[in-house]
Amino acid sequence: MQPNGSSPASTQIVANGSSPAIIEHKAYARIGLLGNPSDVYYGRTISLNIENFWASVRLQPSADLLIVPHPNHDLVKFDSVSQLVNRLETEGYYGGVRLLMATCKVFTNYCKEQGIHLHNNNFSLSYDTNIPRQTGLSGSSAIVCATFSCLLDFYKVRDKIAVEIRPQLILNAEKELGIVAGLQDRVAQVYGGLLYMDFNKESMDKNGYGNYTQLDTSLLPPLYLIYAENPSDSGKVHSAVRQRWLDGDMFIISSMEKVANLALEGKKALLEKDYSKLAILMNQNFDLRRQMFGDAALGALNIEMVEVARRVGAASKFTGSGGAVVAFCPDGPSQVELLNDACKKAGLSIVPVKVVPSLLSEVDIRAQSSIHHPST
Ligand SMILES: Nc1ncnc2c1ncn2[C@@H]1O[C@H](COP(=O)(O)OP(=O)(O)O)[C@@H](O)[C@H]1O
Ligand SMILES: O=C(O)[C@H]1O[C@H](OP(=O)(O)O)[C@H](O)[C@@H](O)[C@@H]1O
Ligand SMILES: [Mg+2]
Repeated sequence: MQPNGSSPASTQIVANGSSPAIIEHKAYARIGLLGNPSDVYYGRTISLNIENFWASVRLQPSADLLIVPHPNHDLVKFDSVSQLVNRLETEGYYGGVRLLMATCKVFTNYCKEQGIHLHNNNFSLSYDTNIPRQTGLSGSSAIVCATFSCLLDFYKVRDKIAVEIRPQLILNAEKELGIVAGLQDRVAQVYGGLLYMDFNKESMDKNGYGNYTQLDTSLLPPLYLIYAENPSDSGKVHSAVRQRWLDGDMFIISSMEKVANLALEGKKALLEKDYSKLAILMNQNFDLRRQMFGDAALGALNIEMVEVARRVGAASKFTGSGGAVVAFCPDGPSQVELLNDACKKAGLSIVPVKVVPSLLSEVDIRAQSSIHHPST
């Protein structure tokens, strides 16, 4: 599946004559613009969904319940043992099948707990994705989010599961697999558009979700996405810092607070269209991440991606935990040209960011606050 130039629909439901409907949903890659990874630590972030890349999941009613392995991402047949080893060393052991399975489990258990009736019909689930693999563009949660949407429609329970709590359930599917991750990806992918998120502890403890504000996407200046074939395991990158935070490490705790404040300041900068301020905040965001995680955990290529952009004066930071970088050129088109050249020379891919508008349907909006939200 290749990204196309047109604006892809977020939802597609195909009814095939009198036979049961096939359901398909897309979820888009997300860019953490400011504040990440403080979302993992009761912080704040500003994130957006991008049309450039997406994952899609297809649910087809069937006699047996089938999770279909992806022919490439879940490869189990190889030409040789060296191809197998090379594959494991570059992409790791896992593809998307485990994400689909975990989503089914979390979804079903949640419905059971909440007394939401699910019919007994079976289905086949398959997926595809063009989100560069494990590059901090939330390829993992895009697969989970699209699966979750298919299940909502298959069981016709979209009106029974409030929008605010869906991101937590989507996160729980990854937690189920031992992946350390935060809510920002899932919130961005459920809501679409440009979002300011505040995950303060009080609100998280009381409601099980944060305060999410949709911002006008036209507030954004032109942004660029830089990425490389450089998969890194987000869960692994996060686990050491998470442990230090849990152990009460004051440096991590205070640095995370500083990162969270960047999102707060960034919201003000965006609303005032103060883009020089935005550039400063983006750079500070990466510098704080670098101090907390250390160069070895971030990886030389990831650091070089940020520096390629900075060498031409662009502001830059990771979109997520590493592998892709979001860049902003405060000096305008001539600087963008320099950035394009520098990326080409460094062998890095660069594309202009296309923002996805809000993805909430009328049913979703009605399901926002009309449902009682127990803590998840
Ligand atoms: N493109 C992909 N295709 C299949 N599975 C994927 C893909 N990307 C991520 N995954 C699955 O999600 C897990 C976590 O990925 P993660 O490191 O969070 O990457 P990302 O930054 O893309 O979210 C992986 O170990 C793998 O099981
Ligand atoms: O470190 C980050 O900025 C993010 O890392 C994860 O996202 P990923 O796309 O898998 O790198 C995590 O899920 C997010 O919550 C973090 O903000
Ligand atoms: Mg992920």
